[in-house]
Amino acid sequence: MTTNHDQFEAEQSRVVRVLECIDDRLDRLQDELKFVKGDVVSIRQTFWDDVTVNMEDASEEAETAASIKQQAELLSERERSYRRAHKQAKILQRLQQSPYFGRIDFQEKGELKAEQVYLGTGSLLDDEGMEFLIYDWRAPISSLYYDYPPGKAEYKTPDGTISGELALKRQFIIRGEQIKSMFDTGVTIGDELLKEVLGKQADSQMRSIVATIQREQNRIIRNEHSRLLVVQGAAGSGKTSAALQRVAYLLYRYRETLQAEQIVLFSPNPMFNHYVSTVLPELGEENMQQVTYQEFLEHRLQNEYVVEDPFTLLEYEYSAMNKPEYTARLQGIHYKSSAAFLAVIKRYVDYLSQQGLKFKDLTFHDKVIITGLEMREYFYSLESSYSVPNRIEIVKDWILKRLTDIAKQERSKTWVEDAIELLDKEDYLWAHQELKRRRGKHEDEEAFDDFDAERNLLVAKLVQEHFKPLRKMVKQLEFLDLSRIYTQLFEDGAIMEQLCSDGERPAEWARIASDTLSRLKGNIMPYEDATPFLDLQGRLEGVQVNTNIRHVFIDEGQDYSPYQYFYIRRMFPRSKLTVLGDFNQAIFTHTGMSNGLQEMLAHYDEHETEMIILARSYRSTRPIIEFTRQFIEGGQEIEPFNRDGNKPTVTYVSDEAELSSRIVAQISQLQQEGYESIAVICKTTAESKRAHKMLASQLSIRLVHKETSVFEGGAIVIPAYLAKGVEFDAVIIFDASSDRYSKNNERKLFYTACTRAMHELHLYYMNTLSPFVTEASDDSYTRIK
Ligand SMILES: Nc1ncnc2c1ncn2[C@@H]1O[C@H](COP(=O)(O)OP(=O)(O)OP(=O)(O)O)[C@@H](O)[C@H]1O
Repeated sequence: MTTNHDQFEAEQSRVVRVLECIDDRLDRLQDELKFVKGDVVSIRQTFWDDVTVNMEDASEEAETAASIKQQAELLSERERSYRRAHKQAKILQRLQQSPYFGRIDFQEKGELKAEQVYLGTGSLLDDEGMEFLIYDWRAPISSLYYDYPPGKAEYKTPDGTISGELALKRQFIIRGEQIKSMFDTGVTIGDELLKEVLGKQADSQMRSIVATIQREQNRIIRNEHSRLLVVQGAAGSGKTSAALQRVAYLLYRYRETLQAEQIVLFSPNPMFNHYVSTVLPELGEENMQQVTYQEFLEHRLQNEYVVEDPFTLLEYEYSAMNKPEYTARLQGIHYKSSAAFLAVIKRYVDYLSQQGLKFKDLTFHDKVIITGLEMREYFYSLESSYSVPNRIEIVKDWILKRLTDIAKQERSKTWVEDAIELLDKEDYLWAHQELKRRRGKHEDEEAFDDFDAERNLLVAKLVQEHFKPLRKMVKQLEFLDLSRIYTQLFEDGAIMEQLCSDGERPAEWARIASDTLSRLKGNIMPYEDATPFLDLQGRLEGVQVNTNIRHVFIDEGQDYSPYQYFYIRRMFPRSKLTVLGDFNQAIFTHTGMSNGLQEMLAHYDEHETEMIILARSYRSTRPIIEFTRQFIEGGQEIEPFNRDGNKPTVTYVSDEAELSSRIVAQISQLQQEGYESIAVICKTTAESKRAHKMLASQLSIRLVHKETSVFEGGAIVIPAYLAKGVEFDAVIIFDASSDRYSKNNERKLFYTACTRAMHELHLYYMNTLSPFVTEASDDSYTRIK
C-alpha cells in the first residue's frame, strides 16, 4: 500500500527528473540561440555583399530586386527562428522556477488507463516528443482541473467534447526543485492553497492566479463564443484577474491569428495600467494595449481640444453641490451620456443634411479666398440623396481644385516677386536641374528661354509651398466648422425643439444649454460632451473605425455611460467585447452599469451574449466583507472567502490634532505588524491634500494624484476614485463622518473605498458617524472611543 510519504517521494523525484529535462533543453536552446544570433548578425553585416546590384537595364534591375528579396527572406526566416527560440527559452526559464502547480489523473471513456496531466505555465514535451511532461494551463484538457472535483468530468476540444473520470486532483507549491507543499483536493480548487495565496501581502503589482482559478472564473477565461461577455462581480471577486487570464488564454488559443496588439483594455486610470502590467509577461505573453477612455478620446480629438478628465468631473460631482449651476450641470451630464441624446445627435445629422452646416472661411495671407458661405451653398447644391460624408468629400475635392486655380492666379502677385528674390542658390540650381530632367534626352541643348522657364518653375514651386498647409487642412476636412456645428445645438433653441419634443428634453434644458456654451468657450472639452462631439464628427465626416482590434475589454464597466458604450462598439466593429463591472461601485452619478449595459445588450442577439455573475469575494478577510457588504443593496448575496482576520475598527476623534496623531499611531502599528501597503483613503483630492499635509510632517507618506502613473507600496494618501481596481494590505478611511458620506451618490464611493482593504480596515470620524456605518450591525466592527 502506498503511503502519503511514498506519494510525496514519487512526486519529488518526478520534479527532479522534469527539471533535469528542462535544464538540458535550456542548455541546447541557449546554444541554438547563440548560433542563430550569429547567423542574423552576419547576414545583416554582409547583406549587401551577397546582393548583386545592377541597374543597367530592366532585366538587370529585376535580377537585383530578386536577389535583395532572397537575402531579406533569409534574414527574416532567421530572425523568426531566433524569436521562436527566445520565447521557448523564456518559457523554460519560468518552468525552472516552478515547473507545475497541479496534477489531475483523467481516464477518458474507452481508455484502459488514466493519463497523468501536470499543469504549469507552459508546456513541455519529453525528448521523444511523444508525451507531455507538463501541459500549459490553457490547453483544453487543463480545464478539467479548474472545473471538476474527482468523479465524472468532461472537457471541450476544438473537435468535440471528451468525457471520462477524474480520478485524482492534486495541488503543489513547488519552488525550484523542492515541493514545498502538496495536497489532494476534493472540491474544485481547494481552499488551502487559496488561503495561503490570499493571506499574503499586497504586491505593488497584480499577480497571476493560474494555480487557483475558480470554476466560475474559468468560464470567463475560456469563453469563446460570445460577442458580448458581461461579468458582474462583487468587489474583490477577481474580475480584473479573470480578464487578464482571459487575455493570456485567447493569445494561446488563437496564437496563429491573434496578436497582443489586437486586444485593447480600457482601464480606469494610468496607475492601474502599471498595477496590472506584469501579469501577462509573467505568463509569458506580451501585454495588450491599455488605454483610459480619456486618452482614447483625446487621441481622436487630435489637437483641437483637451478633454476634461473624468476625475475633475467627479470632484465636481462630489464637492460643488452648492454652486448655482450644479443641478443643471448634473442633469446635462446625465442627458448627454444617454441613449436619448444619441438619438438627438442622429436626428441632428439628418437635419444638417438639409440645412445648418457651418463651414470655415479659408484664408490665404490674411485674405479670405473661399468663404464658408460658398462652401455651404456648394454643399447644399449637391444631390441630397448622397450621404453627408460623401458630400463633404465632394466639397473637399471642389475646394482643392479651386485652390489649384487660385494658386495659379497668385503666381503673378507681387509677394511672389519679392519672395523669389530671396531664394537661395540651391533653389536656382534645383530649377536648372529640374528643367534639364524634364527635357530628358535633349539635356545638352540650352534654349534661349531657359531663364524664363526656370523662373516659372521656381514660381510654381514657391506658390505651391505656400499653399501646402492650406491643402493639408482641407484634406483633413478642417474646413468643416465642427465646434460651431456642435454649439449650434445649444445656441439655437428652435433646432432642439425640432429635434425632440418638450417631454423628451430635460426640464433644465435652457440652463444646460447656457452652461454648456460657457464651458465650450475655452479649448477644454467637458468630459460629457467629448463623446457626442466625436460621434457627431464621425457621422458628418465619415468614421475611421479600427478593424484591427479583435477584443475589447472594459474594466470598471459600471463607469461607462450608454453613449460611451455605443461609441466604443462603433469604433471597434470587428471586435468581441468583454465588460467587467460592479454596479455597486458606480461612482459616477451619471452612469450606472445596468443602464449602459442594457442599451448594449439590446444590440446583440441573445445567443451571442453571456452574463456571468461572480458572487464570491477573495480580496478581503471575512470580517471586512461582512462589514462592507452591509453598505449596499443586495450585499447579502456577496459570499466572503473564508479567511480570518480582525474586525474593522471605527474610531471617534474629537478634533484634527487627535485625528492626525491616531492615524500616525495606527500606521506605525500596522507597519510593525509587517504590513507594507497602507492607504489612507479620502473622499476628494482636496481632502487628500489636507490629510497628506497633516501626516507627512510625522511620517513618510506619499500623496497619490490623478497624474500618478506608478503604483508603489508603502504608505500613501489617495482619493477614493483613484483607488479603484487596486488593493492594499490595510486601509484607513480618513474621515467617515456623516457630512462626508451620507447622500445616496456617496454610498458607492464609500463602499469602493472600504473594499480596497485586504487584511485590515480602520475608519475615523469626527462629529457624527456616516449613516452607512451606523446602519450596519454593531457586532460587525469594533468601536474605539
Ligand atoms: N482565483 C483566485 N485565486 C487567487 N487569488 C484571487 C483569485 N481571484 C481573485 N483573487 C485575488 O483577489 C483580489 C481581487 O481580485 P481583482 O482585483 O481581480 O478583483 P475585482 O473583482 O477586479 O475587484 P474590484 O472590482 O474590487 O476592483 C486580488 O488580490 C486577486 O489576486
